[in-house]
Amino acid sequence: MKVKHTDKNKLNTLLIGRVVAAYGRHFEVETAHAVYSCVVRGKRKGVVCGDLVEMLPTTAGQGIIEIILPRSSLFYRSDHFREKLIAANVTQLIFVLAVTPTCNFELLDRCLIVAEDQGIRSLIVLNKIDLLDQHPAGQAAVQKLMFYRELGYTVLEISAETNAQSLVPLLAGQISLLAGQSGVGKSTLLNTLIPSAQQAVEEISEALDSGRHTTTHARLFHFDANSSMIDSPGFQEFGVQQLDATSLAWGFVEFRPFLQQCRFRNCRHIIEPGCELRQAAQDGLFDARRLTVYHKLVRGIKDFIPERNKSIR
Ligand SMILES: Nc1nc2c(ncn2[C@@H]2O[C@H](COP(=O)(O)OP(=O)(O)OP(=O)(O)O)[C@@H](O)[C@H]2O)c(=O)[nH]1
Ligand SMILES: [Zn+2]
Repeated sequence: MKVKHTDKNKLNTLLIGRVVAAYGRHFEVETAHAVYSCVVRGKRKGVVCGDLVEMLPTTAGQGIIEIILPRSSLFYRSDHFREKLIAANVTQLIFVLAVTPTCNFELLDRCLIVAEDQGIRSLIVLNKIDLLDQHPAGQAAVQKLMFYRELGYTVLEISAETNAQSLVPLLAGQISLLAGQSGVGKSTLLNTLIPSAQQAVEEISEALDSGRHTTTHARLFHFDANSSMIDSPGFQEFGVQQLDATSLAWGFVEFRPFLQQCRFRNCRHIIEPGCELRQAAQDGLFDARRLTVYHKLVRGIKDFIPERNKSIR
């Protein structure tokens, strides 16, 4: 891994930089003039790709991260046991699905909810559209994505290997996070849009001796002076334990007009009488499938109180 070092005479002065790569306990921090290979001071945890940090240069090209600056957003998942931080200060989620492997729409729903909670704009990309004829399930996915278009999300159909140009105008001024299942083509898309990324990824695989073509660590690449993209490892599960019932419901954009209408202000929209959200689903005002997803998520909350034990005031 090449580390440029041109910040002269800066030892003992804190520099502000951005974490462009996070490999376990090692980080690459990019300042205005150089990229430093860094560790974190003490046992402080939680530095993540995209973070703005204050860093103390030590020896040539190396430094210590002292302070994480306040974040505008934090995209992460969590289950009952642990949190997995993915990227900080992201302004746009690019959720990538593909004609193959089969789309997991619940993963999409979960990521959209987390993005909504963090004020991150979401873009949905259906990749490998060139394989549509060979994969009938892909046709169903195209249909299903109409629903998300109607919700107001931008949905693009692309072939990352050959034609990803429709994405270019949407990258302007954004820090975009590529997220989705393994094998959907996130890295391929990144390499098509930012050809220099390929080289960097190969160097990292060599350095880590992973020998695999799958992304194992989040890494930020510059698209142009004002826009960048973060590639992140694929996932098969996406826990949303960090969200309470209110934030979960807010994440389903079509629920919003009904959320303040229920009889009880703290309605969780499960069995409460006078629930306007459930009524709206019954009346066919939105797709009841998403209410089912919401119910599954809210019942999975760690401190969820089963309906029969919860007193409704
Ligand atoms: N036919 C076709 N294949 C594609 C396209 N995009 C990606 N692929 C292939 O799909 C496979 C997976 O692509 P990757 O870019 O590694 O997928 P990823 O989402 O980054 O995977 P992880 O790093 O494991 O998360 C590779 O064999 C690609 O060549 C496409 O547009 N069309
Ligand atoms: Zn309700």
